[in-house]
Amino acid sequence: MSDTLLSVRDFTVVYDVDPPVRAVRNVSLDVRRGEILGLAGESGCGKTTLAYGVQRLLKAPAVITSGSVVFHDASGEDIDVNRLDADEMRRFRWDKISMVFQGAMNSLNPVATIGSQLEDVFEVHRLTLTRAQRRAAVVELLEIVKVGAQRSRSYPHELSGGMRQRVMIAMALALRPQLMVMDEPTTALDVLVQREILRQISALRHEFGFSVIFITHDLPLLLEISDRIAIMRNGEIVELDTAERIWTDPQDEYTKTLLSSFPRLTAQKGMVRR
Ligand SMILES: Nc1ncnc2c1ncn2[C@@H]1O[C@H](COP(=O)(O)OP(=O)(O)OP(=O)(O)O)[C@@H](O)[C@H]1O
Repeated sequence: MSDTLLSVRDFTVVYDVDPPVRAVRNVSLDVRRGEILGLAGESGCGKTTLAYGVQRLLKAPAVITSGSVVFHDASGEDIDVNRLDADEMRRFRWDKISMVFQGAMNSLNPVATIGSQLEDVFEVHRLTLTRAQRRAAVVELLEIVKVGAQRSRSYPHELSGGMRQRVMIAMALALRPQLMVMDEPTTALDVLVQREILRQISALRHEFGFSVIFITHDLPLLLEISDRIAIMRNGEIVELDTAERIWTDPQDEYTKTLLSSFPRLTAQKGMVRR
């Protein structure tokens, strides 16, 4: 099995407005199997456009003007994402890649229990499962993300923000994808809850072997959780290296500027273990 899970080559996205915005410019990168790849950079540098673009989640006026995205499936098959039709793409998105959005916890249905919402994922995507098997899978998921199976009958408003975000992570984990894309998944939460969830994401990827693309403008946080970090500026990746080297020996001037803009980096290293 190849070490690389996702290969992105020469990927360019333009927002076709007047004047056009070249949000992602000729980006090439590999996501390795089992790694947490951090995507850092100031607001507007193109992080979200890149992460959505590789999954074909962008809508007009966004246009992908160049590039290829190949997913090296665990089965050994190489999937050229550009060639998938709409149906295949939908399946691919749930089965192979899943997504946790910023503020995703607010997108839960307020009038359905979290158990039934998790069950829905299996009902739609795992047609062969019986009802009992779906329920068992939901119980297992709620335990895995440490919400607890007893919460299955709770409604979203009965849970804290952190708990609801864990439910969203459970949902993203449900079909055991090989890649999880997390766009500022913990930004809306207080720091302790954020740390606890990050620690858990890191533990889960060791347990299940999925890779993570983790997007945030919070570089100190990325230094703690990521194996490697890509620094984006103006639609381009200006540096991509291990978290260790980005911190101790940054090569690009912009990376250095970015690092120096976070005073807490001079303080003690945080609590998240990679
Ligand atoms: N629908 C759109 N129409 C025109 N320009 C857009 C659109 N969406 C994003 N952009 C522009 O594309 C560039 C990249 O935006 P993007 O949201 O990908 O950056 P980001 O790094 O994810 O920022 P943030 O951290 O604020 O989410 C920005 O200049 C933004 O203004």
